[in-house]
Amino acid sequence: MAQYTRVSGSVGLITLQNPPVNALSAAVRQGIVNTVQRALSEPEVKSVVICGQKGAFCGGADIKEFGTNMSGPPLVPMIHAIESAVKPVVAAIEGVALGGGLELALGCHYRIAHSKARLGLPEVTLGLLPAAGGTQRLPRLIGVPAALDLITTGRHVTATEALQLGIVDQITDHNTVDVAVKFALSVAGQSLDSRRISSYPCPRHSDFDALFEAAMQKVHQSARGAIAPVACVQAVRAAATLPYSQGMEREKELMATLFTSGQARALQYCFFAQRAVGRWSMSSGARWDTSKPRPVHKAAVIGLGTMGRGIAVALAQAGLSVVAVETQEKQLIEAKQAVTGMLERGAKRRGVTPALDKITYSPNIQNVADVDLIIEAVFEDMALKEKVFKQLSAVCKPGTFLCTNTSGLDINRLASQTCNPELVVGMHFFAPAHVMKLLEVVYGPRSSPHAVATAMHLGKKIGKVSVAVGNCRGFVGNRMLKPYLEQALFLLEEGATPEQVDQALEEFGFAMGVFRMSDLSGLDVGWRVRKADGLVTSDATTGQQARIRQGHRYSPLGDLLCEQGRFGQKTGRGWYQYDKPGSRVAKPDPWLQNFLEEYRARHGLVVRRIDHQEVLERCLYSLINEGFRILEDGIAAGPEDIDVIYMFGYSWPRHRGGPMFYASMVGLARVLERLEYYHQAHPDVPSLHPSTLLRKLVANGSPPIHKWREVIKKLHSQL
Ligand SMILES: CC(C)(COP(=O)(O)OP(=O)(O)OC[C@H]1O[C@@H](n2cnc3c(N)ncnc32)[C@H](O)[C@@H]1OP(=O)(O)O)[C@@H](O)C(=O)NCCC(=O)NCCSC(=O)CC(=O)CCCCCCCCCCCCC(=O)O
Ligand SMILES: NC(=O)C1=CN([C@@H]2O[C@H](COP(=O)(O)OP(=O)(O)OC[C@H]3O[C@@H](n4cnc5c(N)ncnc54)[C@H](O)[C@@H]3O)[C@@H](O)[C@H]2O)C=CC1
Repeated sequence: MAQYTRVSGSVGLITLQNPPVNALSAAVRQGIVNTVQRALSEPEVKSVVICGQKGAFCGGADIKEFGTNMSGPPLVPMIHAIESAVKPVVAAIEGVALGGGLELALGCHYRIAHSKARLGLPEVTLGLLPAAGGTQRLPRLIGVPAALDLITTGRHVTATEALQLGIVDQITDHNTVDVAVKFALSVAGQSLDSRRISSYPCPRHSDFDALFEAAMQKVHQSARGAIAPVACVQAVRAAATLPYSQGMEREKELMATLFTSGQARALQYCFFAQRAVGRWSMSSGARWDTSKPRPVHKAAVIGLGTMGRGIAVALAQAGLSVVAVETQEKQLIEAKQAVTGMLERGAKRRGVTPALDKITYSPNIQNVADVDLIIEAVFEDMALKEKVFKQLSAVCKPGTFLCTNTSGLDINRLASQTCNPELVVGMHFFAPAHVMKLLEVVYGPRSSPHAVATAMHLGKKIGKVSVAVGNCRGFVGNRMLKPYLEQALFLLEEGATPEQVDQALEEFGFAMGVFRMSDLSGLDVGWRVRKADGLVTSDATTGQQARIRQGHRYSPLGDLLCEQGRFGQKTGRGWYQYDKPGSRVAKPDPWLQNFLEEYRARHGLVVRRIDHQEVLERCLYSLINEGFRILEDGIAAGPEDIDVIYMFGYSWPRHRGGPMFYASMVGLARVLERLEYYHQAHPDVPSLHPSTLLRKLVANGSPPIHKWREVIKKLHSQL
């Protein structure tokens, strides 16, 4: 709703009231319509101020209403009525003015923002476009290039940038509403002819065709199949080339195609899933709202390789004191240089002072005695990690949380090396650790809720999207990745090429296909793990037996490449060839083609034609099937946890909503049917064997994703 009061005698003050962000629900829209009418009809009122309750102007349309019948007055005529008013209307912007909130402000005649406010049109991130005149008014106000940038990226701008761009007229450090009221008094009675943005001509540009072509190319490249950014460019083009009223028609038309699209549903699901993972629970029943985090002021990182460096940077940038320990002298020197560079570059980008003095470097593990929390990031070697945890437990002050960045080793085994296993959790970062948003917080059977709460809280503090998951081999992300990688190799054995598999996955929306991604991460990483698991044999047998391990189908292709020293980009050769080691441009390699042909001939494999559909179904459905097993095992509390992990840690295309959401969109019965089909064709591949939960869900009529938890609960109670 919206509250109406009269202030300073002649100013009508309209306050939007819908906590926490004063989203434009039906009740708020109705409230605005009523209060604006009232302010305009009261003769004593000479000007109007619109503000939001509790320090937030407006977070835009109420996203929870999308997909419902959306009753209440529509935004476009409501904003039009404000703009057409004969009394000046001033927007007093505190906190946020986003989406429909900013569009409302653009309909006002003046905009005054607090210096800490953030403004933006983030609709594109929800699969939409700013359809309440935003695509038509913003270019008229700030010009086409700047409007294209804001509308196609959805980025928020600070009040200072908004002032520079011309979005707001004034910024203040004082009480914004008081300043706006004073301002409203000062402009009462003045002509508003020059204040109605819809009447502005769109500023000309020397070459609109080239500008829009470049914008379109940019969104096609970065959007990877997302339709909203493309529609945003089309709508801004309409603003630049058509009269306002026709531009509004075009905006409406484009929005109509987006509003009911699967992509918009996926992105809106993603918005709520990202927030839902903060309300974590453990399989023991402990929860986010009953478990208190402990304060962490000083932390340590053990091992300053690829991951340890990024973790130290992330911690220091968030203001924590960090002790960085590395036993290899040369590594320690190199790490210090690298970390310093990372901090300096980050600080330059953010316009702040680099937090160099936050980190002390040491070759000695004894120096971590007084820290509150430790993150171990030494080699992925259980014996080494066990030794380190034993040492840490002996050295640390009581109550220090001991965390590991292992990619998938048993947290419980590490905890058992310490005197206080309840203080041990996994904090699994993703490379590069100071950039990637995801953090898997892994609890073992003995991890305390305080330890999980502390790791989750620290994750938030350092800007990560943290997801609490249970302890199993590979946790959630890497456990699901295994069948995906495996299928890709099987497809090569059966006749596909790396280029073909990657192309199918990139067209689906991944930034990189599985083989390009493996080349980037380094093929030796997985090879080392497979060796430790006893999967890599030097046995030169051929035929089917050579491709069976522990009773299941296995492809040694990755091992064979590593034996040739082909570790990916770092060696200049992997699934692709590169101009030189470290180069990023992947080119098809005729050597690999011959190698695959020889391999197939040696093992009696008959090549067949494999289409994109098969690539996608086998790679993605096997990964999804493992996701269902993870839910079945209680390792992830709900499908949102898995989806957030995949979107933020593995670049799953967001407009597809994460693997579990994607499965729900494809239809669970269809996923089950295809898995059954492929399992029949490949009975020795367990990851293609449909999981019990998937079968149960289909038997229960394929409920929508928000109902899966009920089925999972029932399944758990039957076990
Ligand atoms: C605002 C934030 C920056 C705040 O962040 P933070 O403080 O970190 O808090 P959060 O945890 O994120 O949020 C707290 C809490 O609030 C909930 N929430 C936040 N924003 C919204 C919102 N806009 N709606 C609903 N709920 C919101 C959030 O979920 C949290 O609650 P919890 O989930 O319970 O924990 C940050 O929250 C943020 O960024 N918010 C989103 C801002 C945003 O994206 N706004 C844009 C919304 S879209 C929009 O505004 C578009 C429009 O206005 C146009 C609308 C037109 C619609 C009608 C079109 C009809 C089209 C015709 C189709 C015809 C079809 C046919 O013909 O049939
Ligand atoms: N590289 C990646 O992409 C990811 C790795 N991880 C995990 O992070 C951990 C570290 O991986 P990377 O950084 O890639 O390894 P890395 O090989 O780059 O670095 C490991 C570092 O630990 C140091 N080290 C070894 N023993 C030590 C000890 N006792 N005390 C102090 N330092 C010691 C080594 O000298 C080396 O500098 C592993 O458990 C790995 O599985 C997790 C996510 C992603």
